Amino acid sequence: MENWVLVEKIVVVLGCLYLSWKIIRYIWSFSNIEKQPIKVLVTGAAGQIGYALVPMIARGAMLGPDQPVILHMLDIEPAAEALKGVKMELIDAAFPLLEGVVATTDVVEACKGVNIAVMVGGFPRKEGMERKDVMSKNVSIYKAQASALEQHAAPDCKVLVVANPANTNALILKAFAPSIPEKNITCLIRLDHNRALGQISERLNVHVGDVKNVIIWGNHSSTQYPDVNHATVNTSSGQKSARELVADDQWLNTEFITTVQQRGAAIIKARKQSSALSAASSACDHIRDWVLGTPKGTWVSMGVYSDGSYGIQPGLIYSFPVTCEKGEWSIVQGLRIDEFSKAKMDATAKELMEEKALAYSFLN
Ligand SMILES: NC(=O)C1=CN([C@@H]2O[C@H](COP(=O)(O)OP(=O)(O)OC[C@H]3O[C@@H](n4cnc5c(N)ncnc54)[C@H](O)[C@@H]3O)[C@@H](O)[C@H]2O)C=CC1
Ligand SMILES: O=C([O-])CC(=O)C(=O)O
Repeated sequence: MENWVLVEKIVVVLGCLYLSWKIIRYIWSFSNIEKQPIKVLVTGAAGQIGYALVPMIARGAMLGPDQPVILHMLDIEPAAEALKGVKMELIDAAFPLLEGVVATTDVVEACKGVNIAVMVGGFPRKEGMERKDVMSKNVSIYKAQASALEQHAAPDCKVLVVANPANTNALILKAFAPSIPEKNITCLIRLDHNRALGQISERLNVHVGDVKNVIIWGNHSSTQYPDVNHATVNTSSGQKSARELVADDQWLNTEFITTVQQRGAAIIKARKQSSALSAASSACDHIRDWVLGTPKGTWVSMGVYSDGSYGIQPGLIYSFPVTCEKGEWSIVQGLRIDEFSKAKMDATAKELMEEKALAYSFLN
């Protein structure tokens, strides 16, 4: 009898060991599966942002250090030779994650099967110009490229519009690509968000990684509203309110806001060309957080299709604080908005409504 009990016990233990071994092998087999490459389109790839952006993508800064990518680069005929040169450099750099490069001036070939589209192509702002001034040139480009994306990109393609006027170009792209889900069309405000983090970190002499949850509301233009009311800073004695640590409401309500609003113009004045490395890096941040998720307790600013949150007219592409999970963004709800903030949020929404009307006037 005792022998049988012993045998039974041994059989159970062996069974458990076998099952555990099977489970470990199963998990192991998954971790060893090569990830399928993701196709990333960059339009305007021969331009200065494109030149900074494509190596970042090929190094894994956008989709992670173990995610292979195939780059699709589009530019126009006059830039075809330069584009060829960019492709040659990508090959020469021997990026381990880069599984292929398509360099073309054919919009259909460029859009074919892409999972992510970073729309940088367009006419950049020069010194003395407002972003609105480049509108007539860029909205017609975005109308045409919307159709190409709609017909040839992967059905779940995520779109990030960088070219100015970024919010309105994204709105035009959405209007002329009605079958792309509205949640998949966004514009770049992350650069302004990062600029705001940078200003607070400089002011407090803390590392930028310790500052979080600033918000940029509205348009990627000089009417945007950089808001620090909910921002926090990690300190040795815990998380503190950025406003309390700065302890200078006058600076926060004036110079901080205008510095962030005007940073693009300040870079153009200094470099005689608009921001490129910071724009490229912020575009990687935008897509990375969208696809891989925002860290717990952290939000970022993204230009997204307004659902009426915070009283902003539905149907504008407006920058809100968002968190991202499983490839989906959601607007952070329930933040307390004071009168000062509300007025600034409405002013930038008003500018977007005017831009929308102007854009459509060029298209008619
Ligand atoms: N949202 C943001 O935070 C920022 C937006 N920008 C905007 O990004 C855009 C690009 O800036 P840069 O790279 O500095 O300009 P760039 O002039 O150096 O490059 C633009 C590229 O787009 C190409 N292009 C023009 N029309 C095209 C079309 N129909 N299809 C494909 N490519 C086309 C040009 O040939 C050029 O190679 C500009 O509109 C600029 O204002 C710039 C910085 C920040
Ligand atoms: O100001 C520009 O035209 C370029 C840009 O969007 C920025 O640097 O924020």
